[in-house]
Amino acid sequence: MRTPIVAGNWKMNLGRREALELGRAIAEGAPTQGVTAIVAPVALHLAALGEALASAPVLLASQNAHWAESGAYTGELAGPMLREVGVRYVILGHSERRQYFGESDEGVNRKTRAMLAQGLRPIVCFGESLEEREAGQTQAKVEFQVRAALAGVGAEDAKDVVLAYEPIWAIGTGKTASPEQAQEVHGFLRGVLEDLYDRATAQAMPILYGGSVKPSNFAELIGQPDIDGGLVGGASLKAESFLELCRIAVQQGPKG
Ligand SMILES: O=C(CO)COP(=O)(O)O
Repeated sequence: MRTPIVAGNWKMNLGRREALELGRAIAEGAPTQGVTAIVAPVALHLAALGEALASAPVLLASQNAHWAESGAYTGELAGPMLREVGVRYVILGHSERRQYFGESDEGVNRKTRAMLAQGLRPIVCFGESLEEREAGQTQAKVEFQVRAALAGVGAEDAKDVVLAYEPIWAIGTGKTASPEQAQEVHGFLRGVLEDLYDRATAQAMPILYGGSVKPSNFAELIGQPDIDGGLVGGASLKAESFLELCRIAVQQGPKG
């Protein structure tokens, strides 16, 4: 069974006080079952949020991590350090990191394997650009990225991986993929996962949609058979809209 997931990617937003206020408001209002609610603040606030959310039904994600457990990597953060402050998930390969920080498919794969080995659950992001969509290359692009990210990951570990389809043209633009467009990609990917592993593994792996998700379009998106939740930017920065997304996810119920 795939429990719905609502993951808020706060990106490089919110000062310490704002981040704690938002975290506390979400902790108070989050449903206690039927959804996995996750928030990903900037790294600087992870420890404080880890304490604030310690007994709340809200899990903590980092927006990135290095693959090594420690070492001479100036400016980076290691999985064991993240775990220590309560982090459970790590977002990897977000298109903003691929675009602005040179994150490669090879690097995403290395980090995916490292996080799994270190007891953290990767949220692996991928998606096509507008040019790729218009050239009919959407499926080829996402299949390539997903296979690259999961290279060397066995079926047992794969069940701990969360995939997040984020069409680049839909991120922060207000342009959401239609539920049909998103389902087409998610359904296709479920087939890729079945080919890569087996039916039970493919059915166990959550595939989130991201890109201008908000309360007004989420019910239709998560109503699709292979859309298991949302990776949400802008609409996750207000407690009210994030909690509304959580309630919509609970109403939808588990799948698979
Ligand atoms: O990039 C995203 C989440 O990781 C999506 O951002 P928006 O929800 O702001 O479009």
